[in-house]
Amino acid sequence: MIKASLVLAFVGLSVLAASLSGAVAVPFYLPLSTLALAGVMYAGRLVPKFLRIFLVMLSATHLVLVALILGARAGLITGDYTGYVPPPSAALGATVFGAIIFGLAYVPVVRTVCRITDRYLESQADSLIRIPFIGLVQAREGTIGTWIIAILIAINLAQVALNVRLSFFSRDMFNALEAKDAAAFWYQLFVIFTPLAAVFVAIALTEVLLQNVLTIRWRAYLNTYYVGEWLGNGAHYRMQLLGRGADNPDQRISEDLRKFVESTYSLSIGLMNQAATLVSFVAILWTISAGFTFPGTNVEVPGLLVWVCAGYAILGTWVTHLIGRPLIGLNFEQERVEANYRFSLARLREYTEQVALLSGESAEQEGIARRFGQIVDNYMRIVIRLIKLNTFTSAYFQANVVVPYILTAPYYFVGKISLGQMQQVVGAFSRVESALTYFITIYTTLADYKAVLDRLTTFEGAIASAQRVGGESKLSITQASGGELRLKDLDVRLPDGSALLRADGLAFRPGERTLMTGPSGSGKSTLFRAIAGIWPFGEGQVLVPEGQTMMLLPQRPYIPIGSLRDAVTYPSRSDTYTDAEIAEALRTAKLPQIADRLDEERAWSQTLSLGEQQRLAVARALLAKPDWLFLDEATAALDEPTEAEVYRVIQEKLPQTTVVSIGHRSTLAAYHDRRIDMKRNENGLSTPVDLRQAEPAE
Ligand SMILES: Nc1ncnc2c1ncn2[C@@H]1O[C@H](COP(=O)(O)OP(=O)(O)OP(=O)(O)O)[C@@H](O)[C@H]1O
Repeated sequence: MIKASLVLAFVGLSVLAASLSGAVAVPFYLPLSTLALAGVMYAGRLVPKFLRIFLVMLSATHLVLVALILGARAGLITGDYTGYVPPPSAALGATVFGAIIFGLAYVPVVRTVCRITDRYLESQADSLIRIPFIGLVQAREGTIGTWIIAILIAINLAQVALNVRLSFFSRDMFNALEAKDAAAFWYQLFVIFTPLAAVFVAIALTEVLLQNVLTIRWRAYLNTYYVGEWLGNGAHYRMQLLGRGADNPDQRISEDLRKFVESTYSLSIGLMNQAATLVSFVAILWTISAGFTFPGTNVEVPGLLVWVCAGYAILGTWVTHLIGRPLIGLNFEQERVEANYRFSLARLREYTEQVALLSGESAEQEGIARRFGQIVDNYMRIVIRLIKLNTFTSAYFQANVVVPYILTAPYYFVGKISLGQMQQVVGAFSRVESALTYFITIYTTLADYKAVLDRLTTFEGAIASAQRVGGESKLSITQASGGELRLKDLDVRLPDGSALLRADGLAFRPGERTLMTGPSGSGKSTLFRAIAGIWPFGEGQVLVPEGQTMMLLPQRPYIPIGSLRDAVTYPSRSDTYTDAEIAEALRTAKLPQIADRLDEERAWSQTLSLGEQQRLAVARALLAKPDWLFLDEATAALDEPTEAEVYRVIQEKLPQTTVVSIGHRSTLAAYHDRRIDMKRNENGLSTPVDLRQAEPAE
């Protein structure tokens, strides 16, 4: 209600200003326009910030136009600019633009764009920007982005204004040629054209610079935001567990965000530029075609050239839409199959040894060929569609060159218009036509853009549902005093809801070394995941000792890309420990041969054997000194004497650490004080049975 009345107030004020400005009430016009601008700024708070910038800038342009008109009336601006947007049209134009922008705020796609964009524009993060002649300035990142967009809008509107002025230059120059007036010709060329061209070049350069600064800052911000959301609260892991929503998150973060930023910028400012061009040049076409009669008749049609141009452009746009529509779905599919293909290649690179050992090359080749086949199939569908589309658009664009001449020649030959006016019509016709057919030229970009938006939206949805699953999980991790780790009424389930294991009252005491055994698939690793707080499916409580640190070593350790130092200290920063400490930890973990190669960067996960990787993980634990250490078959790849040695050093170097291990080997029992065995009933439900005292497994 409030919104609607504000919009109405804005429209009313502008229309009032428009009607008054048409009359002689000049003194009222500026205050009224200023009031309208204030209304817009206030009402603009109701639309997303991204749209608000356009609203304010367009209203400000409206004021500038009014000032120009008033300047002309006061005799400060001279020359025959009949057809230049007169005050009523300027005010009405601003009103229409304002109404369109308010309307846009309710279009679902625009809302999605604004939601993502406003994250950047509303950012409160402190940032620095270097401004020429001023130096480094500190401001909020959102404020910096807002100002750059506002300046870019101003630059684009200034370019439209310059184009309008240049169309009058073209008219005057051709008229001088027709009249063989050399002085007027040179005057137009040097006094009018040269300074305008210089300004044009200067603002075009500024635009390129600002546009690039904006897109990289905007992308950097969104990149940090999305990576944060994806990694936050373990959403990345849960998304994979849930198995729905977003395939290829890497593509969405690296490519889709880049495309989103670039396309949002070019489409929004491009659209505004074309709309402003349309309004300005329609006014020129309308004025020139005054008194034109419908060909073959004496019937005068006001603004005949405008209607012909609009009909021509609408026909072109409509046919393009009919032919090009399927490209939206096809482009979406292309991105998906390309990403799948890239992922399968990256995965092969990761598992190259396993593939070589299994002689899986031909199976891999088949898989790769099949995935590439999907790329080719879809690509061919896109090509066929594009050929159809291009056949039409090329013919259409060729016709554009001659159509305005065909339309105006009869009027020129009967002396209704001068050569200069004919030339101006040709220019104006092509600008109006290209503005109207903007949709044609950006059709494929729009299709691609919609696909990018859809992918970002489903990615956000998948992150949100992963966060929700975590937030709503009935499996809670609670800090408790007493030093013990206890499981209370714990029901662990699989993602599909089926029961996996039940544990109640089981406690792990500090200082006690526990071994968990049990059949494969009985849920030992999943119980560890639940204790670590990353498994959301199930209910019950895990009471963890207050303020104590935990570390879990899986069977296959994760080794990040980078130096050996980074690999050993992960997930801590590599400068957390001295080189001497890191080297000592590696030697203690029975990896003396690599202890002096800390700076070496290589694919360590592919260079080190699994047993060596497991010892590297032990070195990590020796450095981190956790209060609780969970070893999930973390020494399974070691020979028995090395395994024994590893357990000995853990006990010696980490005497305060409570160790809980999972393992199948009977020899492990010797390094533990207690054994818990997972028993599985006939329904597949497992229960940990406390055997109190560790005994060699049979
Ligand atoms: N993300 C998942 N989605 C569906 N099922 C899963 C998932 N992770 C584990 N499971 C299932 O849960 C069961 C228990 O797996 P878990 O890895 O905990 O067993 P485990 O006792 O550690 O086995 P092993 O001794 O072979 O390592 C298995 O049947 C496994 O298939």
